[in-house]
Amino acid sequence: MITPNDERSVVALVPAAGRGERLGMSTPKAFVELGGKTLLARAVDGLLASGCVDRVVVIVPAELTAAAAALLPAGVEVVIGGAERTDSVRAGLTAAGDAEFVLVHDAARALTPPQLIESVVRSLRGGRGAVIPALPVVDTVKVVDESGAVTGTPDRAALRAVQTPQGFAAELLRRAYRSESVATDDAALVELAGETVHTVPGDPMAFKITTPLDLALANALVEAGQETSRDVDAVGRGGAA
Ligand SMILES: Nc1ccn([C@@H]2O[C@H](COP(=O)(O)OP(=O)(O)OP(=O)(O)O)[C@@H](O)[C@H]2O)c(=O)n1
Ligand SMILES: C[C@](O)(CO)[C@H](O)COP(=O)(O)O
Repeated sequence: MITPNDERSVVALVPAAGRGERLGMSTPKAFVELGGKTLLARAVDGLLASGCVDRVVVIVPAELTAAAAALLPAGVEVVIGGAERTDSVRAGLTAAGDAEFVLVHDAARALTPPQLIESVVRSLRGGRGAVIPALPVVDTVKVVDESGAVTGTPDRAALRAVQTPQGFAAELLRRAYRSESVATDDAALVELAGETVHTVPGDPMAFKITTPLDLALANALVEAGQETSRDVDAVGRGGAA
């Protein structure tokens, strides 16, 4: 369990300013509803339900700040995002103030179990500077060149698919974000800064809703009342704290 008298604060940033082009709906993805509740509200609910987050800052498109504030619990802060995910996270970091730890959690991972969030925070409080949830890869992954020809086959046993929330000592993430490098996740910026990133076992329920198929799966899970179940053992554990 997390030590109750540990007063070092945890701020969760929820990037939700994407357009959701791969989902292909007219509404920006974070504002799409799943069982009558937006993906954004579900992601925030999970963070609050974990009981280990002190503040939540959501990052949304400029035209949706009022809509976001109206659908979120009192106390959740709303800031305006940018063109790329890293721009949105950078805007959130500015709002994070003097937090000791920062979690970055995609609104698109709307069904993430609170237990996974707690697991990341526990590892941070235990002394890790950068912690990400990871699952084994089930497909064989190929490297291909521009023509589509295969140039390599990485050893699958060493590969992991990583999720959010990704947790960091705030000072470390701020330092990583001083770089202008482009990356598809926050941990990669920390790696580029020369720091070690650790993994904890991920959870299949923390899948990212990216395509219409993902949304259909999420809807089916919510309708079946399965949205908080854990199925980690079925896919194997992805990493060690
Ligand atoms: N400029 C951006 C781009 C993405 N995100 C957020 O980052 C998370 C992960 O991104 P992704 O799932 O790729 O969402 P989109 O960028 O909206 O999707 P797409 O690439 O299909 O347009 C999402 O919660 C998304 O809202 C963001 O805050 N700001
Ligand atoms: C941060 C992330 O969710 C980790 O898997 C992922 O890299 C986000 O990528 P996207 O292209 O913004 O969906």
